[in-house]
Amino acid sequence: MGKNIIEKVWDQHIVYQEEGKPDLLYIDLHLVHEVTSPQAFEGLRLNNRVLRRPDLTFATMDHNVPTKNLPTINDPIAKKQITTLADNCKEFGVELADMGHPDQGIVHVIGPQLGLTQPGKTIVCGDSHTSTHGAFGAIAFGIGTSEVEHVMSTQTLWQAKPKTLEIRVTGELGFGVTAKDVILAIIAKFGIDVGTGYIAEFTGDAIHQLSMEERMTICNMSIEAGAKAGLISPDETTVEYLRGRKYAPQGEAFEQAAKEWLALATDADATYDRTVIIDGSEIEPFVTWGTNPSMGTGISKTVPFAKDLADESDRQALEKALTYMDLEQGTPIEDIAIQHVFIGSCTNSRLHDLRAAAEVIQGKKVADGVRAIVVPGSYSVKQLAEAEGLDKIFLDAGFEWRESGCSMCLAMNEDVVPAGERCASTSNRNFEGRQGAGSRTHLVSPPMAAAAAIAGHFVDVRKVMNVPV
Ligand SMILES: CC(C)[C@H](C(=O)O)[C@@H](O)C(=O)O
Ligand code: SF4
Repeated sequence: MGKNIIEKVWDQHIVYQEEGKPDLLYIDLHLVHEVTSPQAFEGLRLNNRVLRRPDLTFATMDHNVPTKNLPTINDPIAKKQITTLADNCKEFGVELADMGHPDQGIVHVIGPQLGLTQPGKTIVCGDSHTSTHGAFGAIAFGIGTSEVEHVMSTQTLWQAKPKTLEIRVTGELGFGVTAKDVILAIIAKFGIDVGTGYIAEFTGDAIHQLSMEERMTICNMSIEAGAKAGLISPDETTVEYLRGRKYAPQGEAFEQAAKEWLALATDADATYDRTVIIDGSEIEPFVTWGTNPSMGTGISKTVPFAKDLADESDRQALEKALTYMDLEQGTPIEDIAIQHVFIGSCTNSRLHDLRAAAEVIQGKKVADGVRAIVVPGSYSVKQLAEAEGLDKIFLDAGFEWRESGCSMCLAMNEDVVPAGERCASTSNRNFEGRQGAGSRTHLVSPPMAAAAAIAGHFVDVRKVMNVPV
């Protein structure tokens, strides 16, 4: 019987295996950022250890970096983390995309962009959204600080083999429906723990029709569905995305690698421990109304009623979330007014996302009373966007055009949503206080965020674009 891609990649990386124990896996790429690495480097120093494979380790600055008035860093904690990473990379010989470096950006944006992320690799980072890299058919997952140190000193990791989950998206997506809507719809339908204990593979026509950037949006949020990692089998789209990238193989070596990558795709007769299916043609643009990513619904709908939920704990969770969000049951989603719009984060800050948002706002103006910012995912995305004039479209509409970083996704820098105010955000988490104490986050796609910026409230982007719904 055939194997699925998860089994293939896992089995290729087992260094040591013993019945009843986790497997020892070889790690092909270790990505590092300034928040979760200081203690690990310190651990190496205290134990007199070397960094085993600096050549398989790559670092960037993202969470704390300011997105305006560079290179001044006002926040002392941010400054400390940033200078510590720079010092550590120097001491241990790690290549670093420092602030101001052309390769700098959010770790999950630059890995793929530089071609470091490749099919069949095991990729780890002290960051939960490492699942993003699974879009290439890599097993990629977030690890804790002690594991970061373990990988630094051994280039391996102990891991219990998870079960395999197929998330199949059938059909074709409608106009104005993006990868973000697909993953929000998946999480709303199957819940935030559907993936717990599993690595998921996203399959189906709707998935393989997506560009690599859109696939990254889906895999990015597989962690929000509870999965350890989320993958998509490589195909020609994957290969073409990687061709010519800085750290991808070049020339004949690339053609050879491409053959190996394509052979990793799930075999036709492979099976999974569990399969869930969603019809992509039925998904509409999504907006979250609550405090976890499963609390979302279509733009044509209302905030749900507790009485419609079967489970008492779900009713309580809904009421608690609505109190925090200051929303009434039954409110039409289109009636929810917003004060902030954030287009950015490792979920939706790539060139494709910025183009999709710019298309909606072209020639229009941000509504009075709305502050809207665009934070490109990397320096390179910013450059490419500027080369095609996207910055001008955003600036003319009244958006702020920023430097790259995590920014308002989690408000570790100065980009904060004030308490009690609402933000239409293209990021991946709407937890209480995520964008600042007391802030209220609604997760949406870039076109939906753009449409909300113009209207001052959520609105079906298809109406804004004059497309029949
Ligand atoms: C700071 C980091 C550890 C964290 C994560 O692991 O995800 C952050 O990136 C986030 O999105 O909350
Ligand atoms: S953009 Fe947000 S989700 Fe992504 S790594 Fe940064 S803080 Fe985490």
